[in-house]
Amino acid sequence: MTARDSDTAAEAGASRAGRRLPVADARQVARAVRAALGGRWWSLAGVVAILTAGAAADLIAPAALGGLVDAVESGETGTAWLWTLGAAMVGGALVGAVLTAVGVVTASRLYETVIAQLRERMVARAFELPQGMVEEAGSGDLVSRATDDVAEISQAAPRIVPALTSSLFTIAVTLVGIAVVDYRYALAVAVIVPIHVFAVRWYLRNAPQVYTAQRAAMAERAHHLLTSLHGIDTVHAYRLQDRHNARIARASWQVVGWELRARVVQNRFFGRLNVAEFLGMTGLLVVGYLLVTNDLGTLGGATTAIMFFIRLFNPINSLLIVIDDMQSALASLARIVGVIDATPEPQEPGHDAVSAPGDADDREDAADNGEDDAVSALADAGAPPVLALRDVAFHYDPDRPVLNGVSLEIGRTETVALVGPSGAGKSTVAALAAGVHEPTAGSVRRPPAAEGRDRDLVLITQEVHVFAATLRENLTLAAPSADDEQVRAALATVGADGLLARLPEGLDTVVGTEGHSLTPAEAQLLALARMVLADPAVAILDEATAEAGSAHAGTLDSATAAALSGRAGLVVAHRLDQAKACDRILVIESGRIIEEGSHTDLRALGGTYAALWEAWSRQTAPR
Ligand SMILES: Nc1ncnc2c1ncn2[C@@H]1O[C@H](COP(=O)(O)OP(=O)(O)OP(=O)(O)O)[C@@H](O)[C@H]1O
Repeated sequence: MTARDSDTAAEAGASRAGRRLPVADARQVARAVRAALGGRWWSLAGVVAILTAGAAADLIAPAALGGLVDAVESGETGTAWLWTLGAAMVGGALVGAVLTAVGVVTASRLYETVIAQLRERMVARAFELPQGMVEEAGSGDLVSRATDDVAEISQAAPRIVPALTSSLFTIAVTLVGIAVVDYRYALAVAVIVPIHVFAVRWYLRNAPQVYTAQRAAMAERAHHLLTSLHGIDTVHAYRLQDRHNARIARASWQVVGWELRARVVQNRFFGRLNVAEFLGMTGLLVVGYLLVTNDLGTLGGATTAIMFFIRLFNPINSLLIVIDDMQSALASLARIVGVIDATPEPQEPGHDAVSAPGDADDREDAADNGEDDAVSALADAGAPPVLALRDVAFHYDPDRPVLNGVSLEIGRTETVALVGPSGAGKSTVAALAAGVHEPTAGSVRRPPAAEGRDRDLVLITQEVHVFAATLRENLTLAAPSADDEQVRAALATVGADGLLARLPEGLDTVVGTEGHSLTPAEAQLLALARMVLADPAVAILDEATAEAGSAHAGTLDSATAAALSGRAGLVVAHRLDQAKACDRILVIESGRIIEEGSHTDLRALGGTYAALWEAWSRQTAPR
């Protein structure tokens, strides 16, 4: 794909409605949380017990205050009783504070562990999902779930658990306490119940959609940011900064808009709660006044009832506030569990894999025996192909078919080149062969699973990533059990032993962004050496050595030939001398294979390939 195409594709990806990764339903969320809690039910019960005891201790102070008022008013109580009541108030407050603190810390530890487990499971699952599914959703969607959504839950969980446990208990005990002082106080307070019920129902009707839309807007913003950063060179090269800035700004304003809507919903909710508090307190004061002036109750009783009611504000509010947190956290949790439970769309029957004939040792033997390419190709004759596409059709956009009726077969030691004009569909064929996408019609047969990979196949594209790690780690990530000798041998195979000698600490040199930076050609040699270590049955190179510059073309071509030796190779050739080196060449135009044969045959044919070759030879001839 050219730089412009990659930008166009990025734009298409950014603008299309794109199927996002799934969002779990309530049952899936409950199941995932139960699984993440594992055997920690006892810890959870301990947290609830500690917080409940803390809430009970907190009720001592207001009850003692009422007693104090009555004692002072009667004027007959000794100072010893007053001291006892004072000590009870202080003791109750201290015990309540300590128990609540212990409960909150224990709860936080428990919930952080559960959240960490969910995040780990989500990331692990994301690596297993088909690349095409993640690409279609946009990597921003996944990143936003692993960051924004996890942060949302982490922030909400420590508030939700104490509120749900201690607040519920405090509310229940306090209401009983008010009724014990005088049932008429309880009746006055009961006025708040319908208002709260109405407020919560209104909130639950309005808040979830706003939070879900807010999270989706955040994911869209992350997607645009990542797309622009990922293609920053292209953005600069084509002066697309303004367009990308505008797109990011639009996505950011969407987030701002949804944030504001969320705040409006919250404020209206809390406004309703304040009305309930106002009406409850007014009722209590009126009832208290009537009871005390008519000698039906004491001033201390009224004080206790009012203190109890004031004490209800916090637990009621924290319970209702956590409904807000819970809505928000549940929206995030549903997005995380959505990835954990995500299943790729079922493959059509034709997409099954077939066993690759021969194993890695056979391939090594073939290479060691020095069989030249032509002989290898002949040896493949009659053997089943290791990679086969039959009548494959594919589209990114249903209105624009990209491939139609593409069939190709590759023998186990054969290299096949794909050539054709820009936009013909070469990279798409490579992506289908590698399993990045599945065809919309036809079938693809790939080699079956190999150690550490779900298919015995490796795809290398232009975008070679050098991880910020040692050279050894960069290579052994493809073959974790490889020792230093094998790593050095792989580097030597692709002619990168010179690179190794130049690095100050050899295999221990840190390369990538935080260490010794590699040139594009060196990065591509690294990718080829990594593939040699992985030793797949099929190697697919999508213009893997196209961008390293013509000065390195010869080195990279020899490295490619060595890396492909003894295995099946599908090479999307940017330079036609890469195609010439392959056993067979397929010419693709407008999504169809129009010519097929060796370099010599196709030149003799005098068709499209011959014309491409003439044009390319003229262009590259020394002047
Ligand atoms: N992710 C995508 N979304 C939408 N359209 C795409 C996407 N990738 C490629 N296309 C379109 O599909 C068609 C074939 O693209 P493809 O990259 O396979 O061609 P190519 O032959 O490899 O081109 P090039 O040599 O320029 O890389 C082009 O029209 C391209 O714009």
